Amino acid sequence: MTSTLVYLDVIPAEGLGKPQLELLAAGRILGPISAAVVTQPSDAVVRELGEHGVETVYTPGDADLSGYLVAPQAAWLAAVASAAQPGAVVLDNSFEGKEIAGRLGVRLDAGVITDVVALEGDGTAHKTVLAGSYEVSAKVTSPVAVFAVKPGAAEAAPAPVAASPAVKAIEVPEGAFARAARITARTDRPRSGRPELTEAAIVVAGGRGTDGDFGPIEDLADALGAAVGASRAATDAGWISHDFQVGQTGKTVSPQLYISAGISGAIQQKAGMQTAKVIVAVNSDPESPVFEIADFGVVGDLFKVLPQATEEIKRRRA
Ligand SMILES: Cc1cc2nc3c(=O)[nH]c(=O)nc-3n(C[C@H](O)[C@H](O)[C@H](O)COP(=O)(O)OP(=O)(O)OC[C@H]3O[C@@H](n4cnc5c(N)ncnc54)[C@H](O)[C@@H]3O)c2cc1C
Repeated sequence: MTSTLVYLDVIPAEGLGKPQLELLAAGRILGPISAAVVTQPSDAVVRELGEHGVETVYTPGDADLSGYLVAPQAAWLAAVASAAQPGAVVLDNSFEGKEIAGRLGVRLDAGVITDVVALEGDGTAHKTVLAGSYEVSAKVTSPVAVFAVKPGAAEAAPAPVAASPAVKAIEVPEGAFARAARITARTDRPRSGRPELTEAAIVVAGGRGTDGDFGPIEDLADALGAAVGASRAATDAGWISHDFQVGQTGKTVSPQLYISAGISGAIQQKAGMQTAKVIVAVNSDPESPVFEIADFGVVGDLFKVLPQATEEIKRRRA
């Protein structure tokens, strides 16, 4: 069992969300966990962290690290690691998370594994490489290991035994802000009212087969309370923003249900959705490779199949 420090760079106003809870669960696979949180957490958040097994919560005191890009965050996390002496550090696999992981690896002389899709208690990390064509296992040989973990690597469940975390402030090292890039303004993306793509329990995704009309995709998503996703063919065509792209160069999703419509299931699309619990594919071509990964397939025109599904779901929910 390795004591593990979980880094949480975002605490949503409404409390811990699926991404944070999955990271805590991933940390618990390795051993007892503490958490380094970039903003001062509320009492409710500290309680929630305890319910998910966090024994100590480290904060940067009065410093506000959320207003900076990664360099001061990495410097502070290294200071926390010096104090907490963990055997492993777990971060999310976002662009920022991976950069912090790299910087931390240099500072701690620690081995770094990114793109982790599963962890084992002995520190073995599993990742899929070359757009999901191969699965590899890797293990860090240095005393400290840093893991950047993808969504869906662990189930967001409370710890079997809750903890009452102590909250400790660790100062941001002197000079960490000296040459740091500060965020001067943020503009919130307009909210669609649909769940966030990477957090949604259900995703309805459309591809080139939509021919630019995402209406049936959005209608079905709204009937199911789902998020909308897209293939790169659809985002490259400008039919929908790149924020919705699922795949190797888009977002990784791991919902309970992924409905793929008018998508051929190329290996790069698969890389972002193959860990979905159930995959339903709607495609007019019975030979489409998407049916090889689908649990349930419908050969048909999405403009006929999806509206029927939407109507039936609405009727049953009425
Ligand atoms: C380096 C690299 C990175 C990439 N990253 C990504 C990525 O992150 N995500 C991603 O998705 N792709 C990515 N791609 C692109 C990927 O290789 C495919 O080109 C892309 O996924 C194809 O999108 P598509 O399935 O929508 O289009 P197509 O492959 O053209 O498939 C369209 C499908 O729609 C079906 N269809 C057509 N009309 C209908 C209809 N009316 N009803 C039902 N079905 C219909 C067709 O039978 C077909 O199977 C990447 C490629 C490269 C080289």
